[in-house]
Amino acid sequence: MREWQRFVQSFGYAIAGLVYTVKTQRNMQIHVAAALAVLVLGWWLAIPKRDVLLVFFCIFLVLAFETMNTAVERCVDLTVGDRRHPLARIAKDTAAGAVLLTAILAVIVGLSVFTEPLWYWLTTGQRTYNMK
Ligand SMILES: Nc1ncnc2c1ncn2[C@@H]1O[C@H](COP(=O)(O)OP(=O)(O)OP(=O)(O)O)[C@@H](O)[C@H]1O
Repeated sequence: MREWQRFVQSFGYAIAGLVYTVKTQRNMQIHVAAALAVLVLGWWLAIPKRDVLLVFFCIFLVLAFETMNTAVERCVDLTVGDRRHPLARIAKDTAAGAVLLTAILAVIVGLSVFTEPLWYWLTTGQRTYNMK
């Protein structure tokens, strides 16, 4: 197989991993729905470009960590099967903790980006709020 074909194939594997995560993980479905809602709100409120980039950064960070969390869960399941083990619990809980940290960051960024434009829209009825 040629180098470029291997490269394209590796993209296919990566997409399959993402599809698996979205299909099987309820939290991932919630993250995706929240991300779409936030992007629509950002477009509707015409938030500045640098804030859009910040929002995109947080969205991709959370989705990436959730995907990695799924990988950890599956590795643990593969290793211990149906057995309960304190290390399995720690591995899953710490991976979930990492996702939680990124979600907290996303909420902080979301609040700092959206509070003023939303308040402006609620108090003036106009959506063209733009920070310097
Ligand atoms: N093999 C295990 N040994 C000990 N504790 C476990 C084990 N598997 C899971 N746990 C504990 O139960 C929690 C929930 O795990 P569970 O397997 O139900 O769901 P999950 O792995 O988070 O996700 P999924 O439902 O996608 O498999 C984990 O965060 C961990 O605290």
